[in-house]
Amino acid sequence: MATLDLENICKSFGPAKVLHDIDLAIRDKEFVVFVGPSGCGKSTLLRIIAGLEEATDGRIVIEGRDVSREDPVDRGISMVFQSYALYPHLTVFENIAFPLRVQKMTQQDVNQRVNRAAEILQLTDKLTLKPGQLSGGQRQRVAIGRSIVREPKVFLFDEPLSNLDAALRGDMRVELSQLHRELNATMVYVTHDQVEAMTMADRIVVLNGGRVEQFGSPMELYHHPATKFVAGFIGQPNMNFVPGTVVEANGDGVAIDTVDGARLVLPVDRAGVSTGDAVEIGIRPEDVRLGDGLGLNIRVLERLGGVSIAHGALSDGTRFCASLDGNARIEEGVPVGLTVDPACAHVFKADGTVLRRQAAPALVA
Ligand SMILES: Nc1ncnc2c1ncn2[C@@H]1O[C@H](COP(=O)(O)OP(=O)(O)OP(=O)(O)O)[C@@H](O)[C@H]1O
Repeated sequence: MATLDLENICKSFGPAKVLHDIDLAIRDKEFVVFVGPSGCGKSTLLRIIAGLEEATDGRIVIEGRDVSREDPVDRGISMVFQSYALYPHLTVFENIAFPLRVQKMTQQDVNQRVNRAAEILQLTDKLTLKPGQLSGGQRQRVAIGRSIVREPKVFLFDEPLSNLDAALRGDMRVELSQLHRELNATMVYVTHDQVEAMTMADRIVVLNGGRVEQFGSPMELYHHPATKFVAGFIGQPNMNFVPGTVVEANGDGVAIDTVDGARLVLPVDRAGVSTGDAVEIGIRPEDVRLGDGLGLNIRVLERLGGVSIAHGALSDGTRFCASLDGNARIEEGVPVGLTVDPACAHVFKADGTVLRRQAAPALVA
């Protein structure tokens, strides 16, 4: 298996530049997920790796070899599409075997590889069926089987689960993670679903407007988002953003006045802000508890059992969501006070970048 380096990849369609200097070093055996909103360029980037689209500039290097000018079949990659792209008139066996037939592999080798792939994907008893006789999840597994038999250096997946219902998507996420472990392969996976990214990735690339916002492990992105965009994209329910004004910035941290006259003193690096600056405080729904601080008017309460999700607004109208204990005595229409955990709050400057967290949380409000 293989390393995959993207070096300064740029892509324009006519006058429209859709990818800007993408530089990524993907490690051997890594499961990397490209995530971002519709139109951010993730599929285009994957297609450039596959050789289905040509970069306007930059290099694709697989296992140290520049493949930028090579045809897709010569790159040692294999791609699984959202649409499955199965042949309806062929059996499951022949669908999986298809790329091997093209390579004119011997029947014995074909049997061996197809049976092995079917075993891994639990399709052994389905090999004689046609795609029309399979469920959506089984069809997707056939498409993955066709990818496995080629024994590629790098697997590419383009939103492979988006045609499946929610329950099946959950099952397939687990299966794909297991498959990654079993094959010990380098995999690049495109999705717009942050839950897929968080649950499957070793590292996540967050793309925004054709640029890399951040590249890091799921928990790095969750705890240390570099920008407001990443902070808002990763984590569910979404992070809250509350407006504030810097009233003091010193070596101990930054004091911010916010809604309802509440003052938060946060252990973040003061570099880059001055007294009077407008900022936004990023607060995850799970980083508050009932107590003094912000006042939340609860409009909708979702009781999930272990936790209750309270959706509503602060007194200035800022939307806010709190994830509270399932047994908390809270009700729709009844205001509650929320205490923010200062060690977990983030501060974003007007340009959307974060103030770095101090190494050790030093202050409380
Ligand atoms: N063949 C093309 N010609 C012109 N513009 C294109 C072409 N393919 C993609 N684009 C544009 O490039 C940008 C990135 O598209 P891309 O499909 O890579 O986004 P994406 O992040 O995969 O979105 P989605 O999640 O909706 O598939 C979009 O603005 C899109 O309109």
